[in-house]
Amino acid sequence: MASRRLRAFKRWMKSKGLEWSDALEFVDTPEEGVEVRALCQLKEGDVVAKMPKEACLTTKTSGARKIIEEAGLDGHLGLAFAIMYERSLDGDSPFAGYLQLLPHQECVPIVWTLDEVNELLCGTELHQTVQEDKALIYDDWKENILPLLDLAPLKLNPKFFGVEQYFAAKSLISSRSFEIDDYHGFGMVPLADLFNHKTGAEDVHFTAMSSNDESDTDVDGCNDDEGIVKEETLAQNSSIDMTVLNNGNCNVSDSDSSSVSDGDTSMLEMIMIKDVSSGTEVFNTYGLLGNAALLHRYGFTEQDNSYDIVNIDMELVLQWCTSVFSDRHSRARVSLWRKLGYSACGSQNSEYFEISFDGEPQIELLVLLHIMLLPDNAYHKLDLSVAGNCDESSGTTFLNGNIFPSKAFNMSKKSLLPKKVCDVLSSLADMRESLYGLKSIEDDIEALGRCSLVRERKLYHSLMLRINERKILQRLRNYASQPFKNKITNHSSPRKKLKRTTKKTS
Ligand SMILES: C[S@@+](CC[C@H](N)C(=O)[O-])C[C@H]1O[C@@H](n2cnc3c(N)ncnc32)[C@H](O)[C@@H]1O
Repeated sequence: MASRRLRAFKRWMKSKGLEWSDALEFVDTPEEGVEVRALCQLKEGDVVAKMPKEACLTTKTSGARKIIEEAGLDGHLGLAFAIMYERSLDGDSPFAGYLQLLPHQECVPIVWTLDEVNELLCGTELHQTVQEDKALIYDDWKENILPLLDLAPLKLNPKFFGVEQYFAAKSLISSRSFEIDDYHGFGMVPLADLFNHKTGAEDVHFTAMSSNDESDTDVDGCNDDEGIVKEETLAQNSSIDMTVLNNGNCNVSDSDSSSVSDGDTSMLEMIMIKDVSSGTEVFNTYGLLGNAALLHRYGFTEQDNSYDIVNIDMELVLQWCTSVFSDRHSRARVSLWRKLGYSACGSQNSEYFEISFDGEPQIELLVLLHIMLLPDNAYHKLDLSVAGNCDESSGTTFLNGNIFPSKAFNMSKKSLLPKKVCDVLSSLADMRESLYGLKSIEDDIEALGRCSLVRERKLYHSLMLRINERKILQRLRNYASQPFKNKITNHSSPRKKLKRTTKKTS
């Protein structure tokens, strides 16, 4: 039987014109929250839910719209204010039936204490990012929300607009907001936000019909900055039937006549993208994300996530170089590497190199190490050839019979993986590993074995993140120890990475 809060939510959905298939069951568990299951077989193309945009909580639909516009609160800041405002109205909010189903906050690292962040995320791809996020979110609140509390005519109750409430609202936006359209921007979409995530194996897609271009924007998951956004052309002039047949069979949208909607721009839809059998959970996808990004935005990780990566900061590479050569040598070699047209990921003052799930380093890192290790005479020859004799038309420079293309293609294995370079890769793996502190990966694995996912959620997911990152570093060492078994691929693949905002300091 549905929980009381789910029953209240369903009543609210009906009153707001949301429609959903009777083939969907919403299951509420105290430990894991709500999940969506199929009560009977669902077919690819079935529209299983429709949500009017007006029923979504956005800066345009909130009672706080005027305050938000007058205060110039844009984007997520405005949406966070809208959530806090509607929460402050309690039962009087038109969104009360929806809000009562939401957790107070999602357990994403921005709502962990700074001590927890420093202890649990130390050395991981998330550590510095979350430290910075927390500071920025606090500043946003202080600059933009706090002054509104002093404006008497607004009569805002400080209890609902404090910094803790702001962080809670931000965690909900991070974990369950969708991009609706140009008018509404990002918003909270009731019902669509009940589907859990499965990487690369989703069953259902969220689809927003854009009111501007009349094409459907299909957004895989919430908070799309790194989600996949695809364009799909849906069939026109179809209708939706969301009734249950009296014989007990579930009827979703009748796929004979209508598996897609009629292009109504006021509605959002959830459409099945594959068949799902009765009794199984129906998953959405929030994007092809590694564990750092999943934990950052959604507060969970996956065990074998092939989208995981580890980054090696340029700073770490320079640290290694200056431990062997002079500062001058390091600077000159990096400068030549840049002159040859290479760059790392990130921006100039926060550069890093990716190590893929398989332990394969970015080719730009291999070229840089190669240049750092060149004997002085070879370096000078190459530097001169870049200055004067570089074959501009082909973008290549010749060195001792090796070719350094300006772009990372066609690298020969032998030219990039001599033993010297492999040894440096191993050293870099060790240096990167030391950022995790004194505990070994075996200690972490043991700790994960003892850890309860339900009672120690933060510890569980941070251990999962650390262990998987450390396994990648192990694979990097394997890669470095067997250079001629490795194939070098160009890493400009569309893999998703966690966006780094600034440089790591640790
Ligand atoms: C959009 S909500 C999904 C519905 C959510 N389960 C609820 O109770 O309302 C996103 C949140 O659900 C949880 N979640 C989604 N997919 C998950 C997964 N594969 N493993 C663990 N938690 C997941 C996370 O807490 C995430 O922040």
